[in-house]
Order: sequence, then structure tokens, then C-alpha cells
Amino acid sequence: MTRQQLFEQIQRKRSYLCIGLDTDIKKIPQHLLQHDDPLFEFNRQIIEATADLCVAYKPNIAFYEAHGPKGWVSLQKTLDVIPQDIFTIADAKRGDIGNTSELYARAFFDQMNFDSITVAPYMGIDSVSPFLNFPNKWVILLALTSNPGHEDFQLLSVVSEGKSYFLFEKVLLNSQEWGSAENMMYVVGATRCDYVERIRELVPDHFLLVPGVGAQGGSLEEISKYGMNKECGLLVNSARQIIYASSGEDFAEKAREAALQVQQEMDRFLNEYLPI
Ligand SMILES: O=C(O)c1cc(=O)[nH]c(=O)n1[C@@H]1O[C@H](COP(=O)(O)O)[C@@H](O)[C@H]1O
Repeated sequence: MTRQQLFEQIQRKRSYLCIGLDTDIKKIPQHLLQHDDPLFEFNRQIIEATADLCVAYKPNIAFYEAHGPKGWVSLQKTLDVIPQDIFTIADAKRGDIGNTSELYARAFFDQMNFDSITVAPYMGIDSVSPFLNFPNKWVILLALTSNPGHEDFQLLSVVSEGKSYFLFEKVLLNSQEWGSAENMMYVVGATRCDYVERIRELVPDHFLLVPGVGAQGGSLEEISKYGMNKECGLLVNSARQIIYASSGEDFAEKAREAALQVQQEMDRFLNEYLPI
């Protein structure tokens, strides 16, 4: 999917919501356990109930890998029922030496047909660039993450050409030479909205994937106010708050209500904060 197609979808749906399919067998409603493939059945109903309210789905691969080969089948079946015009993110946080990254890219882009994959920048350019060689596919590079441990490395100071930067700022600056705003996005946690203005100075045009609203407590309004650019430039992810809105038979209906509430806020923020 191209950036233009993504922006068109955002305008059409008045939404920049990404729903995280972090489908946990221990949290899904009990009555689904009688199905042959409970993970898929849960996802299928969530997708059917929410597809008009969101622009992206992000299955976190760990929730599928944990089930071995059966989990990979549930994941593929899930991808097959996501409507074509919705952006898909493999939240796999990969990255390895070049020839290995190339195989990860083939697995997620060629075999599974995801639009994008989350990638860790720690191993540098040759670990990331193999993912950038696929037309209309995207790398979503971890920059400033939402978890408490982000302070351990991402906020360390590094001095480069006499100037001091946070390590995550160097990730944003240097990686712009590897790809463009047409094939790279950055992960920025909603729990660190205090850095978003600075991030927008460094990457004014790129899309940001923003996890951390909902269950992790980040503010949708703040990230929208400080992070939105002229093509919206935001995909705000929410998983648990939406997909586990109810643990009963009405789970899909309640997920829709939770997604609708977020979409209505997003509609308002698009009116208020999208630069003309
Ligand atoms: O790459 C991610 O998506 C990610 C990065 C990050 O900094 N923080 C973060 O929570 N995530 C993912 O975003 C999802 C958050 O889910 P909820 O907290 O339930 O909305 C999980 O799948 C996390 O793995």
C-alpha cells in the first residue's frame, strides 16, 4: 500500500485507528474454545465488527508463534479475512544480519503478504535495508517505545560532530538515509508525548505508529495535537482496550462500541489538528 492510499483511507473513514490483534487464548471468551481454531474465530468476528472504523490491523506475532504451527495457520487465516484496503502490520520486531533479514522480509512480505513489519534498529543499516527492497512494503522502525525500559538505552546521550543527541534521535536522523517517508515509519509510544514535538522536527513527513493509548495510559489527544502532519501521519494502535472490551458472547459488539468511541474522537481531532 502507498502512503497516498493510506491517507485516502484515513480521510474516507475519518480514522487513524490501528487495532492490535493481540489475541490471547486465555483472554478470549470461553464459548469460542469449542471452535476448531478459536484464535481465528475471535479475530474473524473482531474484524467483521470493526473494519469500517479502523485503517490498520496489527497482529502481534508472539500471540500466534506461541501456539507453534497451529498459531501460524491462525495468523494466515486472519490475514486472509482482512479487507484488501486495510493496512496490515506484522508486529514481529525483527532485524538480523543482511541475508537473514532478507529471509524474514520474504516470510512476512512474500509468503504472508503483510504491508509492513516492525523492525529493531540496533544492528544498523544492513539489518534494516533488506526489508526496504520490496515495492509498496514498509519498515516500521522502533524509535521511542512505550514500555518503561525505553529509558535504558533510547534516552542515552550520544555525541556526534560535537552535538549531543538522545540515542533514539540518532535512530530517526540516520535511518532517513536508508529509506524514505514512502517506505518507513517509526514507532513512538503515546506514553512519551513530551517528545513528540521534537520528533516531528526530525521527521516531519513520516508516519508514526503510536502504541500505548488505552491500556498503557497514553493520551490520544496529545499525540494527535503534537504528532499530526498534513497527511495525518499517525496510526494509533489500541489492542486490549478494544478487543477485550467484553469477555462475554457480546465481545464483538462491545469491541465495535469501543472502536467507535475512539474513531469519533479521531474524527474530532482530524477536524481540529490536521494542518490545512
Ligand atoms: O511495536 C509495537 O507495536 C509496540 C511498541 C511499543 O513501544 N509499545 C507497544 O506496546 N507495542 C505493541 O503495541 C501493542 C500494545 O497493546 P495494548 O497496550 O494492549 O494497546 C502490543 O502488541 C505491543 O507489543
